[in-house]
Amino acid sequence: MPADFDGSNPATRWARFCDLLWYDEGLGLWLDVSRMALNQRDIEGMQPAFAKAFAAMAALESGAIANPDEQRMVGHYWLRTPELAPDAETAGHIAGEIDRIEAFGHQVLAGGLQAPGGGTFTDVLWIGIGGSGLGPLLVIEALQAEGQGLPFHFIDNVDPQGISRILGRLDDRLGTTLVIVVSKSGGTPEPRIAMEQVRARLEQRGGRWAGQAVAVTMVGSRLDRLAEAEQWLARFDMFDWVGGRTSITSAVGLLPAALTGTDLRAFLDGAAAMDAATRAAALTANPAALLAASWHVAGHGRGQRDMVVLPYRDRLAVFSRYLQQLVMESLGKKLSRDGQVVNQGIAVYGNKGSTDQHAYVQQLRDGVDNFFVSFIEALDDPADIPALAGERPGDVLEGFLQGTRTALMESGRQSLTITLRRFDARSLGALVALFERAVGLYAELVNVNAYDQPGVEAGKLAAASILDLQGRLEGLLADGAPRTLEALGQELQTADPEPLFWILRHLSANDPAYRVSGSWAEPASLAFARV
Ligand SMILES: O=P(O)(O)OC[C@H]1O[C@H](O)[C@H](O)[C@@H](O)[C@@H]1O
Repeated sequence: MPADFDGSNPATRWARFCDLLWYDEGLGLWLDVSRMALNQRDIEGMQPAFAKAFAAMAALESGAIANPDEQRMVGHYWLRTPELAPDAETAGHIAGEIDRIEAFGHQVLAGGLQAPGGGTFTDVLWIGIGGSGLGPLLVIEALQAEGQGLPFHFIDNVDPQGISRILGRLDDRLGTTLVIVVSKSGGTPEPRIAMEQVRARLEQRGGRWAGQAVAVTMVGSRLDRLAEAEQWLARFDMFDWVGGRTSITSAVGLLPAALTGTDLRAFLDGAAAMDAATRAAALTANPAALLAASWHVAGHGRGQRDMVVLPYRDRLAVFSRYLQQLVMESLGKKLSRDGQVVNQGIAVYGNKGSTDQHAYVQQLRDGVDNFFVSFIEALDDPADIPALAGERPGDVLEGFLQGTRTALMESGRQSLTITLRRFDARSLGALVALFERAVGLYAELVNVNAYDQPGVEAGKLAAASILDLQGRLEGLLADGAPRTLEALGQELQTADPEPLFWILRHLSANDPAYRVSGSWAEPASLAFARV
């Protein structure tokens, strides 16, 4: 039985550390939650809730409609253990897609599949947002060996400056760039618009779109139909029952691995091994349950402490962004599954250690106590970075991690630590699967649907109505007559002049045909005309 959380006594601390430490030899992974406020009383008190959560997870894995709002099954666990899928056809389809992805990667890298104008592909341009962008970015940043496979470039936004920068960088290599357009729904505006920009530029530079374009999307989506009609180079399936934020073990994460010569089977194997470990139906034997329970206690079940992710490995700097979507889009919900207003969630931020120790860790140690730190470290230091003048960078990094962990404890701040024996494709798969399961279990504890995202729709709808308003506004101003915002509002029958101000400020910054009189500091004084 672990002693209660109390940093002041080394003997108690050590006993607690030994009692709570989770380790799996096959995974090469330790989890230490001894410096979280998880006490024996909590562990006992949570048993019934966890028994229900484990049962819910088992039902989810066997194909229950775990996402009732969208009437969908939730099957990311099947992606790394296809035989778990509810029927043989689905299992065969998953396994077949993995084989196809692997073969496609080999063909592109070996030059069997060439750019339409001849020659091997030189680059990959990946267009996708949210889960269709973050997982691939993590795979590339974390796993691509220097100089191995194709260089990757990402467009994960509709920012014209961002698009311009990437197109400028590729420029005369656009004809030999493999463009991968990724959207589960196949209708998200940002990647669709970015794709059209890329396509236009690529064709200007003599490229042939269909011979260079690949789609990753649901069968039958708008994107899928386009790719099929135009006979794009390849299409890969994004299954209906996989959400964007848990799609990294689908083509979304496997294709980047295949195109960089990364061992995608090891990645899947690590995730599958962690899935097996996190099926243990006992709280202290299950690392995902230990995580979920620690988060719950730290934030009083209401997300009152933020998760600060501090990986002590540069290659994992993007992991906090990845977790941001996984955790916040899954848990950040207004309503419980019973329709009660709960406003749940856990805020996630972070970058990497020890770098952040020279930035915001000051506040973590001395400022507002509204967080817990998740340290992540890997033990394998590369052999080509030796000790110089008695200083070995790997030892210094480890020392800084321990130092920060101790300094936090001394001021009563909570932290947990995940230690990987090795940092590789297998351990990244395990790490991702660990957090996926912890999020699923936590959602059961706080009774929210982790697999929908109704809040995202509100912003999308509002954006669509702004673009509609802009269209009508431009139509009105086409007659050349100057109008105040109030007059425009009346003619457009909108009671709110503020969106008109925002639209016209942007339009007039980009189109010299817009003439503005009055003072920008006094919006009501402004009049606009298109001459
Ligand atoms: O892959 P897509 O369908 O284009 O979706 C991309 C992303 O945008 C949506 O708005 C969702 O909130 C995300 O969960 C999703 O990953």
